[in-house]
Amino acid sequence: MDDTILNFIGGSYRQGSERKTFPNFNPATGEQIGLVQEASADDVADAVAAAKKALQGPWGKMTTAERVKLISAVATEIERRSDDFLEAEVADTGKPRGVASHIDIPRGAANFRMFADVISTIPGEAFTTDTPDGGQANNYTVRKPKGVIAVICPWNFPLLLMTWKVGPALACGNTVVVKPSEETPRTATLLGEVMNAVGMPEGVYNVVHGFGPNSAGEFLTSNSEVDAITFTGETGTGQAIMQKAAMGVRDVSFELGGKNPAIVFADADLDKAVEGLSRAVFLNTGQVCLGTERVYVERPIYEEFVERLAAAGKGFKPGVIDDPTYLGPLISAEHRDKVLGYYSRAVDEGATVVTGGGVPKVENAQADGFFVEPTVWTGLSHDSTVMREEIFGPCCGVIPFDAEDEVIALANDSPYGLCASIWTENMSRGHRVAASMDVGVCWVNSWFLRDLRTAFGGSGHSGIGREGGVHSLEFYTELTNICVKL
Ligand SMILES: NC(=O)C1=CN([C@@H]2O[C@H](COP(=O)(O)OP(=O)(O)OC[C@H]3O[C@@H](n4cnc5c(N)ncnc54)[C@H](O)[C@@H]3O)[C@@H](O)[C@H]2O)C=CC1
Ligand SMILES: O=C(O)/C=C/C=C(\O)C(=O)O
Repeated sequence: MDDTILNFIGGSYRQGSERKTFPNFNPATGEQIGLVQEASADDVADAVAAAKKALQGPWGKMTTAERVKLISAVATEIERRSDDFLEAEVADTGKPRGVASHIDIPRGAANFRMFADVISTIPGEAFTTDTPDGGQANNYTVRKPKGVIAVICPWNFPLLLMTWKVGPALACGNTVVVKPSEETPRTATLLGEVMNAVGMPEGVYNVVHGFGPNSAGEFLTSNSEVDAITFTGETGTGQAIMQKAAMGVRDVSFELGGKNPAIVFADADLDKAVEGLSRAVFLNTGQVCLGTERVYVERPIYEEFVERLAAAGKGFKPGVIDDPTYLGPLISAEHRDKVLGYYSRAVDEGATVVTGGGVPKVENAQADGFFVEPTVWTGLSHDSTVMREEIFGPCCGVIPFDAEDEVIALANDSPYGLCASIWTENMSRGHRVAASMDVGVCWVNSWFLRDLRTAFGGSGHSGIGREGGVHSLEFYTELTNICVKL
């Protein structure tokens, strides 16, 4: 793998104009594996200018069918080069290959393919209107791209979350400037090769590397030629970006943090609930915005559930071996410090550590990786910090409950509103409780089961807007209503 990670601007790979670099680490070994060329303010301005110019060039003049052909070719090319994407994603994130090969990379391709389908089949809206003079008018809407979209991404599912935004943005005829997380620059950069290989016009897809404040992230959101900003990441960052978006009254789409609850009723199929929640708590080492960190279990099955979830947690071994019983590292030493801070705080707040709570022993090339133990707590109060703040690690607190109304109130008592899961064999209860959750997405007897056509996003501190299927079009297009007096 090339050690130097470059910006991709106007169809060409470029160093940063100030020749500043920052290191890229493999979280599984703690080793530095590359240097990233940081984009300067001028580089970011160039990328935005290239994106703007592309809107006036061949891209802006293409028919939907021509754009769809190119976007579908991007999906096919990602699939053809899936090994390269896999290597790049695994190097940046340290996640086991099995996770990246089943989730991150296929979703990277699917995100382009699905939005190519959506844009090909979306119907228009039309109304015939009676007019005051006894005549009629016909109203119909046309969709237009918003323009240059800034796409700011996190590190937990780098290709998946970036393409989830780039796919619909391009399908709607926009151009993009992507700012990947400083922790995971590789797959966004590699996608530039794919764009060139399929013949995407230059400037349609651009990538600038760097950090947030006073770096590429802020340069991008402050650039007045950017027409809208889409972001996935931490709630506080969303607030900072929103302030920049206010300049020029630009639209935002935010998918932010969560402190997602699961509710397990006594009539749940316990095998399914334990299997589902062991994924919801531990998958991707808990670095999933949809992950479960609060589990409410009805009292008659509480003890058994805790024992079985803890056994599932204990069953994971630290490492990146391609075997589902292995759990990868956290993304960075800094993030590990944050998670371990919550591990100690849980004890200070009165938790019983049923399993985990520390750093595992790893005796191989990954001895310096950023691993933590999968952790299950009981005894925490619903109001404790650990049960209220997003940790983003492989851990959860389990709390017993006695009544449906009580647990609905507990689950909804959070400033976040991203997702929830309900586990019960009583389907009328499943529907009822799911509908009472103040969240964007609620699963019943499953978790992270995704149909890309559905609305996806969160309420409250978890985000603004919904993306997915036709819902993405609300953000990535402007509607013009045309009224023709007959
Ligand atoms: N999907 C999610 O909900 C995610 C949540 N997180 C949470 O966020 C915490 C911090 O992780 P970070 O990667 O530091 O998240 P972050 O929200 O700070 O960073 C995400 C992206 O935003 C950029 N960014 C940061 N500040 C910015 C600014 N002022 N203007 C423009 N761009 C900016 C970053 O460079 C990165 O590309 C994690 O510990 C975790 O709790 C992190 C990743 C994903
Ligand atoms: O399936 C999706 O579109 C998104 C999944 C995961 C996240 O959004 C996340 O962890 O940030």
